[in-house]
Amino acid sequence: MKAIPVCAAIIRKGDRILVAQRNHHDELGLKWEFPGGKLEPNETAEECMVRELFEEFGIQSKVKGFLGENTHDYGNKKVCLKAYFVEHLSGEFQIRVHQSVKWVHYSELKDLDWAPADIKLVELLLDHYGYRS
Ligand SMILES: Nc1nc2c([nH]c(=O)n2[C@H]2C[C@H](O)[C@@H](COP(=O)(O)OP(=O)(O)OP(=O)(O)O)O2)c(=O)[nH]1
Repeated sequence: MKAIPVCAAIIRKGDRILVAQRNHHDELGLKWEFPGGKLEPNETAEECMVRELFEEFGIQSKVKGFLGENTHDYGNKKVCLKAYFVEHLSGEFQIRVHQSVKWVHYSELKDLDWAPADIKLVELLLDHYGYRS
């Protein structure tokens, strides 16, 4: 099974990271994720990130770097989740598709009920910032 490429944004404010809860109507409903979505044909990961963050929150943003990726087999589909560091440039966050969003301190990231594909990325992120719980 070919993995579907999905871009996920890591947006930091001080010691907190923006996390989003998937809508209860959607697959993986109420699980926490990094905002983003599927790469469209002929789109770069950077374009995908900027587009998704505008669709989901109405904000302007810029990709600053790449954290890493994790491929996860959900059984019915395989997802290759690629995490990018993204800077929020302008615009107030409007919650357009998610159930809710919140800014979570590094020390509390591991306590969330994550979409399974995200767990390894959260570990990678904590390593990246040198945060040990
Ligand atoms: N955006 C995002 N998706 C994730 C994460 N972790 C994870 O397993 N996924 C999965 C859920 C979905 O199967 C897929 C992304 O699909 P999506 O429904 O959010 O993206 P989309 O808006 O482009 O999709 P669509 O409804 O237009 O088909 O990746 C994550 O951290 N962020």
